[in-house]
Amino acid sequence: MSETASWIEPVRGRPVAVAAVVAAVLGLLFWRVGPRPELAAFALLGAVGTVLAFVDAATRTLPEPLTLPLPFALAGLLWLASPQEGRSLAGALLGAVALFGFYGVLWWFSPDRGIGFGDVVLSVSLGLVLGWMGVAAVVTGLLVIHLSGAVWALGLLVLGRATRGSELPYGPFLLAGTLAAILLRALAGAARAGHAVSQQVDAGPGRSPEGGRIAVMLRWLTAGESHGPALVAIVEGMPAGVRVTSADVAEGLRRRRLGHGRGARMKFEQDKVSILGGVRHGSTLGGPIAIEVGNTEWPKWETVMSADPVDPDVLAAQARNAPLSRPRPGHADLSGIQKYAFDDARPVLERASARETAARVALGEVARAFLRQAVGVEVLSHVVSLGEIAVPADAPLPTPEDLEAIDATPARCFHAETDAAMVAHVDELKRAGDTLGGVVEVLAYNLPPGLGSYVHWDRRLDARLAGILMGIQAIKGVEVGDGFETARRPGTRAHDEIESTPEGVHRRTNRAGGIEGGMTNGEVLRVRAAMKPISTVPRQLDTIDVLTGEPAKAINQRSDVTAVPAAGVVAEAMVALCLADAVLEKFGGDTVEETARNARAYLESLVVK
Ligand SMILES: Cc1cc2nc3c(=O)[nH]c(=O)nc-3n(C[C@H](O)[C@H](O)[C@H](O)COP(=O)(O)O)c2cc1C
Ligand SMILES: C=C(O[C@@H]1CC(C(=O)O)=C[C@@H](OP(=O)(O)O)[C@H]1O)C(=O)O
Repeated sequence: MSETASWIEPVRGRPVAVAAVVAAVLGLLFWRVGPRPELAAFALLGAVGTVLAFVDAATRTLPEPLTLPLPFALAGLLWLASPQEGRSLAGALLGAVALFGFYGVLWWFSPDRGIGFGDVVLSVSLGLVLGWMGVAAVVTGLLVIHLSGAVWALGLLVLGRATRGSELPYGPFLLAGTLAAILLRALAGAARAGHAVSQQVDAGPGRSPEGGRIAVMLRWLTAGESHGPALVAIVEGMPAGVRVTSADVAEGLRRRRLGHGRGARMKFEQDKVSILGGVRHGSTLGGPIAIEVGNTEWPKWETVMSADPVDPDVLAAQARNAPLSRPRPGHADLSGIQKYAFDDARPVLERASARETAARVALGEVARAFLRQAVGVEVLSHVVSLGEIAVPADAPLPTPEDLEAIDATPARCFHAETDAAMVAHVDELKRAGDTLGGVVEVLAYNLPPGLGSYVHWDRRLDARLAGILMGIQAIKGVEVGDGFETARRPGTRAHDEIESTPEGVHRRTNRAGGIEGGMTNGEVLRVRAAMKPISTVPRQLDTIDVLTGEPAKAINQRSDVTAVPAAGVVAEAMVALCLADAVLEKFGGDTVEETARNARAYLESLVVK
């Protein structure tokens, strides 16, 4: 028999037992560590280590064809995992040197105590993995190795199955100790995650003692005027490692310009995206992210909207600067003039204008990328009614895969017949010199249960979503799930009955729209926002001239007939920011990977799944 055949014999003789233990070890590793880059190295050690343990138990040898190449393969896998795991190989190499030194010395000074040179060679591999995990893992590993070895030996002595001179295979203890250290570290990681989250909730930047805020973990601001050089947006609190590029942001902005019924401005004006800070080589850095959305029409407005003083004669010669003294009912004009003591509506509408939503959509794209990468959540929207034209109540709900098709339809409506009717309705109203509002629905798929909370009003996710959606220009109502319709139903037809299925607990219906008690319940989030008709009505409404106090017809300039389809894209951005905030509140994390790890640990530990 060749040497190879001799060491492989114990494995060949018990293939089912070896396969079962390998599967159990791999299963345990996957369960505790999750699908992470470092799992490849752990799994290799788990599989080869199990085979080694069987061989050592049967033959008291650790075959070099396995133990010699193993550290090289492990080092290679750990090296490949190091950029994504944010760890260097140095710890692993130090661990390897430490364990090799430790067991080498033991072997040298006590050659008769059961430690063979094979154990010393194996210790290099174990040291690599333990060292990779850190000093605590090295100490835990050594403790478990020596304690388990001692307890086993004592047990055999007590049972009379060994004497003081018996030789014990040491490899299985080395391997079991290392496996235990990996599993314990994964457990400790999950416990630490819980601790970190509770600390962050208490110290959340937006949770001020004076009162509740919509956002707890993220702070974000926009600045800029409708005809200014650019809009700027900043979000603070985004973890590092979110992969996002200016092309992703530009794509969100392109989608915001969609929709039948928008005005001429959407065609000639362009949004020029520049990420000014917080992102490097397509990945967020953990600091504030600043995005500029430049306005290609700026040269035409340079004088009228100049930040610095302009000669009054030069300004008077500008037709664009003619005073807007006939405030539009429904717009911010009159109340803005009163509040800020202006004498015309220009300075009001410049900031009240929904052009500002471009900056929010830019931030929404960062939030969308974070949600997708950290927790696999997808956010989409569609138009459910435009004026009196509404999607039938039994129309299927779109899924994330349908978003492209929705964007390709003129009214961003998922129901083809209704979409066509909406387009005709817009055209009809446009001819009549009128404008239209409507309702958009935002859906978020794959949310974990438990975002938000019932414990306090400003922690309720439904309240936060309502606030953030009402913050969009012209949004006048928000519904969560079936909202107002639910109020008309009896309880037996209003709630969602719960059942247990092989896939887990779920609701038979989703009338609640994925939120109960201010928390996500694991079903699809469904929120609706109602937009009033555009207030720049071509068939001018009655108003007054604020310069004379006399009756007048309201300002009429080129404008959208409806912007409901675009409002859906804006609402997506708002919901994405709100959900990103709630995900960070629940799971914390300075890196997107840390958030993902914490979310996985939470889902694994759910009492009811
Ligand atoms: C995407 C979008 C586009 C809009 N376009 C226009 C428009 O072209 N003309 C207009 O008068 N109002 C438009 N609005 C609505 C005004 O911004 C809004 O009526 C105004 O800010 C006052 O609304 P409020 O009462 O909700 O603040 C738009 C709103 C959104 C969300
Ligand atoms: C510019 C955008 O929307 C504008 C929002 C808006 C309003 O009053 O809200 C009025 C219109 O601007 P203007 O009166 O200058 O034509 C829209 O075009 C945009 O969404 O990018």
